[in-house]
Amino acid sequence: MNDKEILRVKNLVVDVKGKNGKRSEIIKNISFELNKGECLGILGESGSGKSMSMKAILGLLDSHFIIRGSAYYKNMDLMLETPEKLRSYRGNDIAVILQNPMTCFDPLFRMEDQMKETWQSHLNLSKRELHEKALSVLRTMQIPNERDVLRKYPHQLSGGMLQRITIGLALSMEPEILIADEPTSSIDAITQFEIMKEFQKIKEKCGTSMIFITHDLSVISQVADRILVMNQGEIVDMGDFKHITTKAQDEYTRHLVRSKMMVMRQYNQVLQKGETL
Ligand SMILES: Nc1ncnc2c1ncn2[C@@H]1O[C@H](COP(=O)(O)OP(=O)(O)OP(=O)(O)O)[C@@H](O)[C@H]1O
Repeated sequence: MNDKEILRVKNLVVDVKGKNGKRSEIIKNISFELNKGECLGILGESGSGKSMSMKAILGLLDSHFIIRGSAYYKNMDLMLETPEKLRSYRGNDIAVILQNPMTCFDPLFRMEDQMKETWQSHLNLSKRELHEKALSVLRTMQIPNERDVLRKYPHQLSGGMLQRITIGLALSMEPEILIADEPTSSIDAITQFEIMKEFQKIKEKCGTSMIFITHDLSVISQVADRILVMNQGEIVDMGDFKHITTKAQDEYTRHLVRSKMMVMRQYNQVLQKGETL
C-alpha cells in the first residue's frame, strides 16, 4: 500500500459451493484500490458481483463462500482478521449503508432507542448525552421536527427520511471509509437527488473515503472520482466519468453507457423540474 491509499484489494476471488458440491466462481480475481478522500463508484448490472465483492471484504459472507485474495486496510489484511476484529472495524472504521433503510431498523423500537443503541457499545455517553447526540444527528441531516422524529417508529417515516438518518448515523461514527450499496434505489427520483447532495457534502466537507455501489451511472456521475465497471464477476473497465462515457474500450461498458445515457437525460429533466417546483 502507498501513502495515498486507504484500501487495497488484490486478486479477490469468491467461489460459492452449490448443493451438488460444485463450486462456481462469482468474483473472478479482482484488484482495485481506494485512495484517501476519494469516492470510488462501482457500476454494474444486477448480478455483476458488486455487493458480493464488498461483503467478502467486510467478512459478511458465510461458509458457503470460499474467499481468496487480500484486502489491505491501513496495512492490515482484512482477510486474515478474526470475525470479532472485523465486526469492530465495521462499526468504527468502515460504515456500510444499505439499499433499503427499512431493513436497518427494528420495527418494534422508536428511532431514539435505535440511534442510541448504535452508539452505546462504542461511546461512553450518559443518557442525556445520547439524547443530545441523536438530536444533533437529525439536525445535521436537516430533518425537521427532530424531537417528534425521535419518538416515531421506522414505519412512520418515509424511506428518504430513514435513509438520511442511516447516513447521519454512519457519519456520526466518523468512519474512515463509507461504503454505500445502492443507497438510493428504493427512493423516488427527487429524494434520490437530495440524498445524493448529502453524499456530495460528505465528500466535500468531511473528506471521507467512499465506495459507492450502483447499477445507475447517472447516480454516481455527481460524486464518483473514479468509476470501476463490473461484469459477471470481473472488472472490465476503470476510469473517471469522462473516460467511462467517452473512451471506454470494453464493449459491455459501452453498451451500459449507451443505455444509461438515455435514462440519464430523462432523469436530469425530472430533476430540473423538481428543483423549480
Ligand atoms: N447467496 C448466494 N448464493 C449463491 N450465489 C449468490 C448468492 N448471492 C449472490 N449470488 C450470485 O453472486 C453473483 C453476484 O451477485 P451480487 O449480489 O454481488 O450482484 P450485484 O452486482 O450486487 O447485483 P444486485 O445489485 O442485484 O445485488 C450473482 O451471480 C448472484 O447470482
